[in-house]
Amino acid sequence: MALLYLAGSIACTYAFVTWLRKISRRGPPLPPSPPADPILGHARVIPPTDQDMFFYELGKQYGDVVYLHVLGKPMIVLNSVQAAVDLLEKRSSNYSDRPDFPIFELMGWDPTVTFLHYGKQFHTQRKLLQQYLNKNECVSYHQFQTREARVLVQNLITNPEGRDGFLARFATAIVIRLVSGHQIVSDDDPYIQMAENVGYTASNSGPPGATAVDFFPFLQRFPSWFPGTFYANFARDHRAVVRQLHDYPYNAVKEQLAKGTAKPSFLASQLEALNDPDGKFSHKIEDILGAAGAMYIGGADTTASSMSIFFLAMVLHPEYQAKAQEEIDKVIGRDRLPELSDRGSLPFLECILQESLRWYQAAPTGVPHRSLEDDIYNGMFIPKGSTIIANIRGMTLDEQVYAEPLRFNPNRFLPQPEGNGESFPITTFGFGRRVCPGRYLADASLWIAVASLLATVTIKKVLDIDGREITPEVVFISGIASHPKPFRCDIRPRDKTAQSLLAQIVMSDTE
Ligand code: HEM
Repeated sequence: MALLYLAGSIACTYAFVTWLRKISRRGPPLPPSPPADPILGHARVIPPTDQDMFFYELGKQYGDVVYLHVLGKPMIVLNSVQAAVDLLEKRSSNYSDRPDFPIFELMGWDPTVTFLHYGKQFHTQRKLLQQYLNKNECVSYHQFQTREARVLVQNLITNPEGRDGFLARFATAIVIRLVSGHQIVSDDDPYIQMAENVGYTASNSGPPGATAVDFFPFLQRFPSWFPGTFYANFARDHRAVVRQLHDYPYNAVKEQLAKGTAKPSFLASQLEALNDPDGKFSHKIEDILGAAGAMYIGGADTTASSMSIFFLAMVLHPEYQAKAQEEIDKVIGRDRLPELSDRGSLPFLECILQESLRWYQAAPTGVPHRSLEDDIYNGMFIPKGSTIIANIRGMTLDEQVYAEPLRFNPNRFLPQPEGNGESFPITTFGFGRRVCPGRYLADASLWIAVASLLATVTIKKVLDIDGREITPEVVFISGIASHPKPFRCDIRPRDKTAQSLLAQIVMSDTE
């Protein structure tokens, strides 16, 4: 207890000194900031959930660059694409670090590229991912992404109530196939359970880099009854889940390699390279597992959540669903399903996907960056070591760019007079040297799933016992991936033609 008291006192003294320095410093001013408590700063102002909307409102009041601090730790919130591009892309050598993520470290995600500081190990893992997730390489995954999209549709038709589980299975199957070569063929596949557990853990671990423990790391050593320790205890309790997701595929692929049965995959080729006699192509095990781990944590839940957002939009907007179906029928016809090669000829379907990504995001506040040196931007001082939040949500709600931004309206991207010619969102996958390396994979997974669904099913509101439609609420649950609050919807084949087409296709794929 004495140690805890000492840690608390040191933190408070540090905060006090930093605060004194801040109020007595000269030079360009800090960015605008809401009122703060003397030492605690904005600790009592920043909400534990729905930070995206809180930051957005701050942006409307104080401008697109806002300064906050907690116990002397500076935080800069960016609410416009311009500011994010200017800092995170054009000055990327200063803005590509990450803050510490004590919660994710406690969970066992260390050393995983997503949470690594900017440096050698980050570059090693990032390069490894780049090799497998670059634009050209991703074309070779289209076939299994298409297959998984069709399995998804079949599953949804059979059991619409199982939607969240099937979306998780869809997203997981793609990442697992890429990482370990394993093809998920049944719902009781051990990978599904593992990914589900990890997804639950990641989604319930609070806003990344912005829980009480992130601001006051000493709290992680306090007993569980102490206020602000919830997420640290949650992380500790779920460590085994994260370990298993790293160890299980590694051991499985190692065994398959020994037996000569391994399928081509990220793990298979990296583990094989370890046998390279001059070590030219090999990496350390911890980096191989770190990169694999980054694909699980980065790829599964975000993709599933983006699909949930699409479903929510479709339940609420049957008119756009019908318009996309009309386009599909006209361009593709009714005797085959859309393929990724059809993408360029289905412009309205593209608008639906892009509007789903703009309307709500799976990662609304992205993953925080950190500045390495003092900087001045538009006459404002940005202190070294600032946590930089690129508030993607704020950018997609920017009224200067999007008219009536809270409204789901895929027509907005169409040229006038049908729309406003607004631009597709460019913020979904983050910025600069930390931009999501899985963006090409994710983009293709989402497109083929959306296209396969709209070609074959109708998504509708469910009815209550009195036959009245139930309209789902538009409410989100925050975590590293943000999800719509669970909602029900009815998913039915559009007609007999769609039903028989789907049946044929899945049969021939699994033969
Ligand atoms: C719709 C799906 C996805 C969304 C919305 C998404 C979004 C993001 C965002 C916003 C970031 C933070 C970027 C930044 O710091 O500026 C990120 C990072 C990352 N994403 Fe994704 N992502 C998705 C899918 C994927 C997939 C499929 C993979 C891999 C298979 C992946 C792997 C990663 C990794 C490894 C990082 C960390 C990069 C780093 O720290 O350098 N993501 N993603």
